[in-house]
Amino acid sequence: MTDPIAAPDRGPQDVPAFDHERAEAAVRELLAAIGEDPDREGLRDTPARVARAYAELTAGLRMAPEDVLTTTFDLGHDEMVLVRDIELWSMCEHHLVPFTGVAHVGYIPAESGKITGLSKLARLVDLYAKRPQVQERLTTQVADSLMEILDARGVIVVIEAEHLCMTMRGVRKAGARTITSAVRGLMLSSPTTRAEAMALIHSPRG
Ligand SMILES: Nc1nc2c(ncn2[C@@H]2O[C@H](COP(=O)(O)OP(=O)(O)OP(=O)(O)O)[C@@H](O)[C@H]2O)c(=O)[nH]1
Ligand SMILES: [Zn+2]
Repeated sequence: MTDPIAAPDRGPQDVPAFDHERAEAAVRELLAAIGEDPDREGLRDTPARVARAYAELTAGLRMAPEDVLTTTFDLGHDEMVLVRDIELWSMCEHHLVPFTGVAHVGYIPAESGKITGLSKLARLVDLYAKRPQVQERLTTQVADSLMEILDARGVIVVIEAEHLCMTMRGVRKAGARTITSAVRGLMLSSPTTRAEAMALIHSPRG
């Protein structure tokens, strides 16, 4: 059995173009299955709308991290960079309902000072969030692509999220937050560096 957490990171070359026609037909079918009339006035445009929404919500399937993680070399900064509280919206692959929260992403650049723009860290989170996901894989993918593409000496990614599949249905535990982390390189081998990152993540807001 394949391990769903370690699902291969399919690149955009492995993913066919979004099939609007097929998505619309599927939504029409789903509406019929729940006992609705897909032809009634209020629902007539819904399949097309949902198809467009899903194209947007899964756009990360058709993007590669190299597309967003462009690098710049000229700052000569080789110490920790951390962006915290990056807003996150993703979709749980088990129920196709959202999970939402924040990501904290930090890295220690390569000695060459190979760094990326701050917004690119948020774009990277978005890229992996806009796929059917589990929180663990999302966390891992963000960490691993930073290590690889930036040759970072260390990376920490912490994601705190609320899963609507646990809130609006099923076990119904509003407010329960799931926290996942992925720690790589120096952040793993040096407890002092990791403690510094965690202190920055948890320092008072505002
Ligand atoms: N590990 C992990 N589990 C998740 C994530 N998102 C949703 N789940 C869980 O996936 C599980 C799916 O369990 P199943 O028993 O197959 O499905 P279900 O009958 O709908 O489960 P309930 O939600 O307990 O009603 C549930 O326990 C969800 O809470 C995630 O990001 N990571
Ligand atoms: Zn779910």
